Amino acid sequence: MSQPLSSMPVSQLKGVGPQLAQKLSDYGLSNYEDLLFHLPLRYQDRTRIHPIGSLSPGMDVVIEAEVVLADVVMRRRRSLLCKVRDGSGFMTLRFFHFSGAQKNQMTPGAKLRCYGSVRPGPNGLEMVHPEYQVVKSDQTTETEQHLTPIYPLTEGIQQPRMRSFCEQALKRLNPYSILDYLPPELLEHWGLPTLHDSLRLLHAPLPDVDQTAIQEGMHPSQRRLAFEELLAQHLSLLRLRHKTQQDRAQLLTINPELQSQFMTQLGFQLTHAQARVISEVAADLSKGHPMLRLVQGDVGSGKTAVAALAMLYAISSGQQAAIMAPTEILAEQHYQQFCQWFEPLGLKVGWLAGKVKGKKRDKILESLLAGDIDIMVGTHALFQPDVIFDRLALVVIDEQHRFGVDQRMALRDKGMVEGSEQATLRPHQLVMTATPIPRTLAMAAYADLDVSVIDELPPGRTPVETVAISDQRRDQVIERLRQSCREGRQAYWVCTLIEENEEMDAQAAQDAAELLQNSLPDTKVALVHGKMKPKEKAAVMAAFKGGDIQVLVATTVIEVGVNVPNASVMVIENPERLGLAQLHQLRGRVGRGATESFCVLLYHAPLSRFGKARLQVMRETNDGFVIAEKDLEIRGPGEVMGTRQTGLVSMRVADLLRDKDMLGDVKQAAEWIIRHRPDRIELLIRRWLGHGEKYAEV
Ligand SMILES: Nc1ncnc2c1ncn2[C@@H]1O[C@H](COP(=O)(O)OP(=O)(O)OP(=O)(O)O)[C@@H](O)[C@H]1O
Repeated sequence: MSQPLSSMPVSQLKGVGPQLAQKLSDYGLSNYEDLLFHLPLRYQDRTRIHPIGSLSPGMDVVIEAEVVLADVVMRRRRSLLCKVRDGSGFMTLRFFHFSGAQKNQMTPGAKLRCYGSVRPGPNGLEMVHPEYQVVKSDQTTETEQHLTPIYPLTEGIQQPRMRSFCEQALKRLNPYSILDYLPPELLEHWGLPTLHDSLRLLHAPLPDVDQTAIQEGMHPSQRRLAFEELLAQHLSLLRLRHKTQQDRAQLLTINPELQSQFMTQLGFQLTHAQARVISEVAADLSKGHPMLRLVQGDVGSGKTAVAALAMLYAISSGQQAAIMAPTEILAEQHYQQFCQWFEPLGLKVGWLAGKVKGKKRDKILESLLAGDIDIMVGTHALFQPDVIFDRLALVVIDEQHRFGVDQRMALRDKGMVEGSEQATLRPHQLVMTATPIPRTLAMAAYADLDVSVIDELPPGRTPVETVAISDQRRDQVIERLRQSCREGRQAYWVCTLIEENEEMDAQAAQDAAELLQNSLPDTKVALVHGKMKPKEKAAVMAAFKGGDIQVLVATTVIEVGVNVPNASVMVIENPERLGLAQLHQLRGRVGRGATESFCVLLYHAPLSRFGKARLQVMRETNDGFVIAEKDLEIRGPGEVMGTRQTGLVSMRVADLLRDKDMLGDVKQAAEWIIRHRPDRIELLIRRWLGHGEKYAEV
């Protein structure tokens, strides 16, 4: 018998010391099995070498060429330029970060095998930061035998390393080292390949594989894993639902006087959609079982006010409520908003995040336990076991997808004083998500969980006017930005993620900020990116919110939920790299006040057919539900998946829109498992949903 891969820690991998093992495990990769479930985002074909003379911009290829000349130049940026040739032509390799050793490798006559994207440069075609290796003259030059997988990465681990780890894990894969939890009857009935075959194929597909299917996530091996994941999710939701129906919860009603005071504080009328959702929530809260309701609302549809009103039901009934956000920036934003709404009503709002420590933390925990705090706002720090409520009756979870199943359970069991009457009751849960998916799909995907939709925007919003402009016209865009700032507007300038290289992301954002500050000397430009400390990020966000910063250059960290109504211009660089859902989320950061807003999609030409179609959709509609429908229709090969992070749990392989045709089968398979193989339920749930997502302390 082989050793189960789940019992082989990543510290056993070649080239992994304790520090790296910790990093991997923080990323959710603790053992060999985790690595094998860490599936490639897409694939590159490095199985053959292309002559330079046959290349054109936009191609991802392998070349093998000889160094003609390598030199460090100082123009806008210090770079290493290396001119290479093969029998068919010349091209340039460009490096912005490089070591002395690297420069020394590139002596004239040295032979390099490079892999990268071809793009036009000032002196003909070039590759920027290609992956490369020096080929010794006596070495026989074999190309790759299979397609090269490109894995999702975390900070500090580069692609070749991740590939080597997955390769090492793959070597240990056999039908006994990872058990297939789908019983053979089920595989046969639905015509699914085995787990073992699927994993092997997906980590090392041969060049004759159906490349279109595999790039689109539609290969039978991918479908099998998506099926298993959706099944695990379905089973977990059924179990959760079953548990909540057996549990008892506090009956909650609202105090009309408190309600009218609150509405005065709010300063606006609820939209019809908000009012409808509140009445759905109210009905749940009056039932004696814990509510488990998902509220989907388009960006800017006013989910916060709905959450606040739901909390008022708890408070009116003499209970406590909590709201949990996935990031400190968001939690802090909610805290400020809730203080503004609730404190004038004589209610106490508390705040807890990872950065709150020592005496301050002790004091908050004391007041919470004593019942002095009515509303608790925080990040996942609220999950810690010593955070004990006196009488918690409602938990609102914002952007739930970042919380894993373990956290959900921790929340359900959230400590209340033991032995009290309260300890037998479970809190109600309201889950809010800003990633809209069509209602019918939501019902199927969420195991008939209760879903409410806020499908209306507050009045007075002018739709964001969206234009797509080539980055060759960057100067004009900057000029327009200057005018906007003069008119007192604030703007976001978003640098999109280059998924394989976080260093380069931060660098690109820094460069953009410098360039903008130089071009707009009278304007205050600031920068926020994922590599900054939470405290620094919070300070920049606060200054932007307070109007001290006019242009905020950001990586996509600002994506979820930031509310700065005065910001009315957004420029998104390289929008063609993002999925529609993400673009929609980003754009939703503007158009939140009464002023007319603009979004400039500053694309890098030439656009692919899919890229063009996507930007067209963004220009045509501001409706998140329409965008969600379109998302799948125009997805190209290897596109970022739009709904992996939707709703109740984050998914590793499945994509609700892409895989929606499987949902009916999944439901049936779940029933079959429950009836015939209940022993597999827990195993499947653990395998797919066991880890909490890593919390992004953005
Ligand atoms: N009924 C309403 N009338 C007028 N303004 C409203 C109404 N409801 C909410 N707002 C305002 O609209 C803005 C957006 O609301 P909120 O931040 O709750 O959006 P959201 O649904 O959380 O969106 P996102 O997911 O994009 O953060 C806020 O400034 C809020 O005060």
